[in-house]
Amino acid sequence: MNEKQRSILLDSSSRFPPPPGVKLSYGTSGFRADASILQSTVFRVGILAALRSLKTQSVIGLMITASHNDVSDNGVKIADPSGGMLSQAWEPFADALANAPDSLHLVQLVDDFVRKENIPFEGLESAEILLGRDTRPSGESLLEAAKKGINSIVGAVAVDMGVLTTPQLHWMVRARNKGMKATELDYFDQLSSSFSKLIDLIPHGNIVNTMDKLIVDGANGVGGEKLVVFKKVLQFLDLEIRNSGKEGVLNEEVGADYVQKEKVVPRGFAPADAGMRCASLDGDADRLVYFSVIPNADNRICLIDGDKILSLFALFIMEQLSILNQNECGGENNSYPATLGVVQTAYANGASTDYLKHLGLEVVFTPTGVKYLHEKAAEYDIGIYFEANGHGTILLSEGLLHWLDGRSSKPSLTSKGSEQQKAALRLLAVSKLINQAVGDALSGLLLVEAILQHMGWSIHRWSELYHDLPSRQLKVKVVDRSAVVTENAETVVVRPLGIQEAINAETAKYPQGRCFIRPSGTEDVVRVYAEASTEEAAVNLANSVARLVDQFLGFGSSS
Ligand SMILES: CC(=O)N[C@H]1[C@@H](OP(=O)(O)O)O[C@H](CO)[C@@H](O)[C@@H]1O
Ligand SMILES: [Mg+2]
Repeated sequence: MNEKQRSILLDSSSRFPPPPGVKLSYGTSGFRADASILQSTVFRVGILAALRSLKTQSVIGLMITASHNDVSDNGVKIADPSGGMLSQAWEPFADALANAPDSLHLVQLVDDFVRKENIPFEGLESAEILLGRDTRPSGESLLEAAKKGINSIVGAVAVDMGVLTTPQLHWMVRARNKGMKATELDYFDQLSSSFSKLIDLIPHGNIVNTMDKLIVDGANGVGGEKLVVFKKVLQFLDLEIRNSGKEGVLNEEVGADYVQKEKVVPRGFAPADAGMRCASLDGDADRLVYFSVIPNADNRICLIDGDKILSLFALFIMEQLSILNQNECGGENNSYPATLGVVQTAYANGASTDYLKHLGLEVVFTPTGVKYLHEKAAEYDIGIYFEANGHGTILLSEGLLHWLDGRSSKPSLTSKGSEQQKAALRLLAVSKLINQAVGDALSGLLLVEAILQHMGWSIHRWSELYHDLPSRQLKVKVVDRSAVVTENAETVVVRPLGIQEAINAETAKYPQGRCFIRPSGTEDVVRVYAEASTEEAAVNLANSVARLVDQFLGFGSSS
C-alpha cells in the first residue's frame, strides 16, 4: 500500500471507531447485531468488499440485512463473484477486520492481507461493488457507511442498487459477472418468462390450481414490497399479498421464521383462510414456507417447510430425468449420466430424510448455513438443497445445461422424442427460474406453483407426501455460546465434556427421539432441536435438554 492510500484509509477509518467491548464474528450469514453498533463493522466490510473485488477482478455484492431478526437489528454480508456467499477462506480476515481495535491496527491488517493475498493494489485497478439493503430503517445510514468504506480504497466504486431482497442482489452480482443484464426489471423478466415457459409445458389435463389463488405473507418486509410490483407483470398466477410492509412491524409475528418455528398463523391471516394455499417469506425474502390454516384449530397451521419444498422439487426433477433417460424407440441411448443429490442439515425432519432416501435419492448432511449446503450441492449435476426453515435452491451444472440445450433443439419425429424435448425444456426453464446464486423465496415460490400445476396437485395432496415427526425448537441464553463445539454436521457436541452423554441419555427415553444442540450463528443463544414420536414427547425432550444446556453453560453454571 502506498503512502497516499495508507493516509486515506487512516483518515476515513478514524471516523468509524469500533464500539468498545464488542466482538463480532462473520457467523452463519455475515455480521449481525443491534443496528446501533454496526456503523464501524459495515464501514469495514465495505473495505473488505473492495479488496475482494480487486482480488477477483469481478463485481462483488454487499447486502445490508438482518433477515428474520428483529427490526432493530441489522447485518451485513458479502456476495462473491458467482453470486454465492463470501469464500470461507476470507472469513477470518473479515473477523479480524471487524474487530481491529483502532485505525492503525486496521491499516496494518489491510496492508498485511493485501501482501499475503497478492491483491493488485497500485491504485490503477478498478473495483465495483453493488450495494443493496432491506427495508430496515437503519439500512440507509449503514449503506452510507459501506460506501465510505468502499471509497476509502482507491479505484473502488460503490453502486447503490437500493432496496432489494437478498437473493436479488446475489442474482445481480452473478448476472453482471456473466456479462448479462442485471437490473431488477431483468430479474423479474427472467423469472416471469421461465415461469410462463413451465406453465406452457404442462401436460394437458393437469391444470387445477390456476383459478385458485395463493395468499402470501410478506413478513412486512422487502419481499412483500417486491411481490406487489412483480404481481403486475406476472401471468398465470393469482396472488394476494398480505403483510406487504405498509403497516405492521417487520418480522413481528409474521414471516417464514415465525411460521416455521411457532407453527401458528401469522398476523393478517384468519380462520376464514382455512383450506387456502398460503406462503410466508422471511424478512429479506430468501426463505419460503407454505402453510394452510387448519379449520377450528386455535390458530394452528399445517406447515409445509423447506424439507417438503425440497421433496416436491426432487420429485419433479426425477420425473424429468426419467423421461430423458427412456430410450427413444429402442434407438441408441444418448442420455446424460446426470448425478442428482439432495443436501439437508440436522434440522431436516427425520420423516423427510426417510422419504427422500426411499425415493432412492442420495441425501447428504452439512452444518447449518447456506454456505455449506450450497458448496455441497454444487458437486452434483443437479444438487437440491434446503434448510428446514425454507432456505434453498436447485443448482444445475454447466455440463448438464449444455447437454439439455442440445437435447431440446434436436428435431424429433417420435412422440417419445418430443416428450424428451419437453423434459429438457422444463429443466432448462427451471435453471432460469430458480436462483443459481442463493435460495430465493420469490423464484422458489414460482417453481412450487408451476410444479403443483404440472402435477395437478392441491396443497393438501402435496402435504400428504409424508407426515412430519413432531418436533420442537428452543433457544437458551448462556454465558458464552462459543463454549459449545460440535462435529458430524452439528449432531454431536464435543465440548463441554459430558453434555453429549447427558443428551444421549435423555433422548434414549423417547421412541424415535432425536435431539441436538448448537450455538446459533446469528443470535446470542444455544439452539435446541428435538424430535420424537408424539408432540408431547418432542416438547418434553426439548425442555429437558434445554435444562441440561442451562446446567452446563447457563448463568448459574461454573463455566
Ligand atoms: C435453526 C435455524 O433456522 N437457523 C438459521 C439461522 O442460523 P443460526 O446459526 O441457527 O442462527 O439463520 C441462518 C441465516 O438465515 C440460517 O441459514 C439458519 O438455518
Ligand atoms: Mg433471510
